[in-house]
Amino acid sequence: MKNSLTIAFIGGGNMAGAMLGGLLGNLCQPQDILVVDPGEATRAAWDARGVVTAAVACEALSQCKVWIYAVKPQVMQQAIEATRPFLQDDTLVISIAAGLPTTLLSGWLDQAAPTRTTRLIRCMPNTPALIRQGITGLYATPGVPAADRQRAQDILSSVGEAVWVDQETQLDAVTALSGSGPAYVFLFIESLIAGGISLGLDQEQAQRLALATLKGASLLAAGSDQSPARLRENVTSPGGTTAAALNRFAQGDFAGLVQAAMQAANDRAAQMAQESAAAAQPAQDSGKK
Ligand SMILES: NC(=O)C1=CN([C@@H]2O[C@H](COP(=O)(O)OP(=O)(O)OC[C@H]3O[C@@H](n4cnc5c(N)ncnc54)[C@H](O)[C@@H]3O)[C@@H](O)[C@H]2O)C=CC1
Ligand SMILES: O=C(O)[C@@H]1CCC=N1
Repeated sequence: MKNSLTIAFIGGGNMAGAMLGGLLGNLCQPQDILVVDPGEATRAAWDARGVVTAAVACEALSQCKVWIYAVKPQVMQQAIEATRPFLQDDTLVISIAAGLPTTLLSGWLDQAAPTRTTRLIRCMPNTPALIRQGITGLYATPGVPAADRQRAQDILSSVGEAVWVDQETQLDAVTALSGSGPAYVFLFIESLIAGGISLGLDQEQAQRLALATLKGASLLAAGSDQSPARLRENVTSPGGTTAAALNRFAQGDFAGLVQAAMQAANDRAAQMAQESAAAAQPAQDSGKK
């Protein structure tokens, strides 16, 4: 691994896979990427793309300038403790885990080396990263050098847009909006398809109509100087079909339901942080340092 940007993914599942497409041939070559994942099938999929893999933490980690922790929050402490013996003073660490605050992550990262302050950036990407249409919220802990902030931005920008937040709590809001958001959109697509079928369309027709409508409306809103509310009004003829449907949405408090769902996601992120702190094991000195 001699390229200038060497990246290790600790956890090579869905999100790491989604990010890979943007990185390869853009910021890195396959041989510049190391994936540490205990899953044999997962590693085989990465091996097939020419990426270097390991089942457990290994010396090759110490050569990687950027580490991206992409494991489930519940196994984060274990993953950090296994890998941190290979952490260098100038390693840039990025966590994509929902909920886990940087105070908890820093505590685990620096436990075996109290004089070290790991350069830590927490971020929240989303799965459209797979087709380089993602959006990621980023938060840098104090003291992360500007060059490392830029490096993180370059990595996440390779799979879509990047938005910095000043306060870490805003990342839970980002999670509730764009991190989990693709699932809300897929649910809406599923519902449109089911509705179309119930009104007499076949599956293929309903799916094509639903997908093209979502895509067209999104592109229209993104490229328009009119607000989404104004664009909605443009579709809604007085006394017409859209008004009939929107009235029905309002009766069910659609906006309130979306708000409540996002609040639940936001609250769950905070709760996951508490659960991880409560479940944290006493310090394991795995330290090389
Ligand atoms: N899926 C999504 O839409 C998003 C997920 N995230 C966050 O990304 C993280 C990963 O999520 P997914 O990729 O969906 O999960 P996933 O389950 O697909 O991938 C996690 C991977 O970690 C591996 N793993 C388990 N223990 C490990 C260890 N000790 N060391 C190294 N690897 C280990 C598993 O074998 C698995 O391949 C989570 O923390 C999640 O909150 C963030 C944004 C969006
Ligand atoms: O559901 C989750 O917890 C993760 C975070 C955002 C999307 N998936």
